Amino acid sequence: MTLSSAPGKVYLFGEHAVVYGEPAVPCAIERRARVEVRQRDDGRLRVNAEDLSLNGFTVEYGATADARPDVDVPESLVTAATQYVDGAIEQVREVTGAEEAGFDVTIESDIPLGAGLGSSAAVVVAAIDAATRELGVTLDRDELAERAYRTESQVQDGQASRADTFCSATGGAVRVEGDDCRSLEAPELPIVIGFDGGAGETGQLVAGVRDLREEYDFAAHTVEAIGDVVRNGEDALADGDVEEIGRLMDFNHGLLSALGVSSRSLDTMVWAARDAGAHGAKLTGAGGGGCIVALDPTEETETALSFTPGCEDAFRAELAETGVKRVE
Ligand SMILES: Nc1ncnc2c1ncn2[C@@H]1O[C@H](COP(=O)(O)OP(=O)(O)OP(=O)(O)O)[C@@H](O)[C@H]1O
Ligand SMILES: C[C@@](O)(CCO)CC(=O)[O-]
Ligand SMILES: [Mg+2]
Repeated sequence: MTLSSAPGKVYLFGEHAVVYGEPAVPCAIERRARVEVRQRDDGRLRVNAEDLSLNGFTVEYGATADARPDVDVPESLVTAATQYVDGAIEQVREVTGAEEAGFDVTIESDIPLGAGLGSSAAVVVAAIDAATRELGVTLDRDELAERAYRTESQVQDGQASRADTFCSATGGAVRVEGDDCRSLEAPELPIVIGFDGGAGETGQLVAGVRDLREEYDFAAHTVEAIGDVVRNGEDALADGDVEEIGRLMDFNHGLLSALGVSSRSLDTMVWAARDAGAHGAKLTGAGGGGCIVALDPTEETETALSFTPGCEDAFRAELAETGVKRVE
């Protein structure tokens, strides 16, 4: 049995635009997905994912290669739920050359699904790391991040960045621009997260921005403007200027909103944070619903969010210094 964990993340700046080659700065947070893998003799895959539910059913599927969860929901939902883990195992078989390898996979995660905190990347990074090690192969961080990226890219129809997967594999704050991925020195940031209890599907939201960008020049310019905000944000991070970081986060949220990836509850939480005196607030990740990230060293934002209708949970997040952790 082999166990690995990997952290989720928030975006300080740059989600969506990073898919089109602009820079982005995500930051790993201490909320993890843990994936336990045991090799099977029969070449089959069985997945137990307690936190993943379809119509209220816990998802457990396998053990034949083509067996899908036994729940009465549309096939597209089943695919959406299972494709990241399936894709990760495909990468494991390819990179190890063990095409016939079978696994029991058990996933436990404290990252809400589809909420912008990078649950998919954390699950994929931890699954690839655990399953390769179970076969006696240890990938270095870059190879692990690359394989995880390929999984996300496949699921998102070829439209994915390396940001989530590199951040989850490496930990800390990172900067990603195309295939240039590096760690960043970031000041300690007072990160507060608000969660509306909902979710958005990354693949669909990315496709929406792609269509807008193709249809309107101003949408393409909006994507470029996000890149400019990120470059300014990097300077503010280097200076440790939290107020300026916050102001740029506000601007970044406005541009994401223009691209159609915010929602009423995300906007409500962003405004609640600003009204409470946060340095800045924005949605994080793909959007559509899920989480916002705000900066506030005081308790005010967390308290205000916890009383905001539509906010289901408000909590502080610590930077995760370590990316993937090899537990056993
Ligand atoms: N605990 C889990 N068990 C099994 N699969 C999971 C788990 N957490 C996430 N996933 C997979 O990841 C998908 C959600 O990924 P998606 O990219 O849409 O959201 P996210 O990664 O949480 O947010 P974002 O990409 O915006 O940061 C789920 O539908 C499921 O396929
Ligand atoms: C929306 C997006 O930029 C981040 C999702 O967490 C997609 C990606 O980078 O692949
Ligand atoms: Mg994701």
